[in-house]
Amino acid sequence: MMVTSPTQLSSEKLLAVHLPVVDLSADRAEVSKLIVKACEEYGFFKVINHGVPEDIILKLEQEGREFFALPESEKQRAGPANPLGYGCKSMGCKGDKGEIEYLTLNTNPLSIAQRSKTISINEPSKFSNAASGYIEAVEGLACELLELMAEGMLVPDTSVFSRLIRDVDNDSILRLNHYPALQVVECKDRDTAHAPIYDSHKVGFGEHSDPQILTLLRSNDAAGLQISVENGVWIPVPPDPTAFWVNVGDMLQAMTNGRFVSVRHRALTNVSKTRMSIAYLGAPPLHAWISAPPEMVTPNSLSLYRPFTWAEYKKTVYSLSLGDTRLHLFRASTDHAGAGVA
Ligand SMILES: C=C1C[C@]23C[C@@]1(O)CC[C@H]2[C@@]12CC[C@H](O)[C@@](C)(C(=O)O1)[C@H]2[C@@H]3C(=O)O
Ligand SMILES: O=C(O)CCC(=O)C(=O)O
Ligand SMILES: [Fe+2]
Repeated sequence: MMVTSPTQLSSEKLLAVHLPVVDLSADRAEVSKLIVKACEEYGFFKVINHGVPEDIILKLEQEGREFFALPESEKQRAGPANPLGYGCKSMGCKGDKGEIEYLTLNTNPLSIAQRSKTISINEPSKFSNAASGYIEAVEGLACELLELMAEGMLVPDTSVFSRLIRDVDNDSILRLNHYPALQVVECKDRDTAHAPIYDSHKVGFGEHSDPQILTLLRSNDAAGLQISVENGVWIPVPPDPTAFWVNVGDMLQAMTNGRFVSVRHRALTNVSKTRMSIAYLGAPPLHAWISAPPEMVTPNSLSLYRPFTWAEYKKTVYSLSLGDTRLHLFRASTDHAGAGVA
């Protein structure tokens, strides 16, 4: 059903959809089937009863709130984002802009401890402990979800995906995103000969897919996240601070030989509420090879992608704009497709 709603940019279509919800306390076999279905259909689902303690979440949320409330000059001590560190209104190196400020951190404990000194001058260990506690908990949840996915797809080696992010050399990222509350703005680039047209929301984080394996996203009680399953049609994601939203990333699309879809998403600003999201983006070690396990490649579904390393993919990601698609650049040639099939 098509609907119009205030969480919309002028001229765009919104679709009201009941997005999949996975209750992790339910029967394991049922849960794994539900997760696989959600990843095939949307590349996106919500997890409830996830087991991440509330105090761990609230501690990092509080640290994030305190950091973003600092004067700009103090926040700049943790910047510029290169790509790690503090960034404001622009990201990447292709001129992408948005109504956002953010803090991007590598999840390695040493890296967190070092960065924390620039984030909190007076109490770096408070920030560092909050971030490390959060990372440990969400990494555990991400591994559990990846194992359930393997089980649901009947892949015998159930840690085939999870061991990449459990590896001590993983390249995972923790990212805090902060979106200001913004009032209604007149849409200047539209024909306003008859009546002014207003956008009630502005783009905070523009449309993109996450390059990594799996993203676990949590936000405060402010709307803004949207996913797209069809070009130009957006599905608003209702906020739920007690849950995690899970995004399939490009690497999981590649490792499932295209069975799961890497979800395109974006975040808009909210009219009345400041929004803060915390994204854990689980990634493999830089030199890990990305390829689908043999069970995902059959005579009926030949290898879609050539083998490549995460380092190679990441380099491509950073050479492109936020909204660019990248996986098609790693497609197997027609001769190569099917290599490895008995
Ligand atoms: C414009 C860019 C920012 C980004 C790197 C990129 O060149 C394209 C992908 C962007 C993205 C989106 C998901 C994550 O938030 C992120 C950290 C990532 O791995 O890819 C960001 C990058 C970034 O802001 O550094
Ligand atoms: O803030 C959000 O809801 C989206 C954040 C996001 O897409 C990201 O950090 O990659
Ligand atoms: Fe994202």
